[in-house]
Amino acid sequence: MDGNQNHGEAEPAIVVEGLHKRYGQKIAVDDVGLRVERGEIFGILGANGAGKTTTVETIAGLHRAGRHDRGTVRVLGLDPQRDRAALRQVLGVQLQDARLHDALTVDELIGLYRSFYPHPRPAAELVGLVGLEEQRSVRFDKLSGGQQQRLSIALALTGRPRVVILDELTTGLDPKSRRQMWATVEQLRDEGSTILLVSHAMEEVERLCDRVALLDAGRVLATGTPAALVAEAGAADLDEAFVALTGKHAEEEEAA
Ligand SMILES: Nc1ncnc2c1ncn2[C@@H]1O[C@H](COP(=O)(O)OP(=O)(O)OP(=O)(O)O)[C@@H](O)[C@H]1O
Repeated sequence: MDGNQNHGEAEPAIVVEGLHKRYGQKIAVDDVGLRVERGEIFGILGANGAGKTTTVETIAGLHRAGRHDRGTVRVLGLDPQRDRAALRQVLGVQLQDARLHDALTVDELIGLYRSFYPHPRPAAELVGLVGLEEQRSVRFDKLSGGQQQRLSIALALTGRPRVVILDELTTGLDPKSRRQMWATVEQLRDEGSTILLVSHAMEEVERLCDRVALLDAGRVLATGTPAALVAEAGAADLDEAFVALTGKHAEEEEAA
């Protein structure tokens, strides 16, 4: 495929074809293909170790391809390896365990990130999106884990990205913060952004995602709307569909 071909606005937000990624002998991603349309909230669902984070980190250009790695990734037509600078301007990424400078305050970190973009969101809007209005002068290392996570989400949104990757958006957040993050994601979609959401929280995926790819052992087992996956599995809900399609239990014990 010629990555220089420009298909204009009709082109999907994210295209992944034949993606393979190994860590040494460990095959983490095994021929993954995804197509995320513009304006969608697209979920990547899977158990621990399914290859979700490796897939989205590759989409974000964070993995250099090794000898056995192959596949094509395009984000708004950009190649994440070749077009790194251009990608930074259109993609916002919140990753698991983001490490930020401990000694900087919320406002200082937001100011730093705002300096990276020509038209950043105002700082007040960013803290409002994630409910950190009261913590603006608090140092990063004095924030709670959930507050640090919410800050990393705000930082991912600083440059008004057209595509946003959120890895474990609400893991570890309290119910109020979780609902606030869900509302923020819906607001981003309403503004026209495309969101790629990694999760193993069925409720979150069922509530937020337009479509979902179910990953297991580095492979895509099924792709579709949450309702279609439930129907395909002959299940009552997404939790049950997950078990039926992967043969694995999701988060809690399952009786019969
Ligand atoms: N840096 C690494 N070195 C070696 N193996 C790795 C590395 N990162 C991930 N793996 C392995 O690759 C596989 C896929 O990991 P990945 O983190 O992509 O899965 P995941 O679906 O995001 O899991 P989780 O839900 O636990 O975050 C796992 O078996 C994991 O142990």
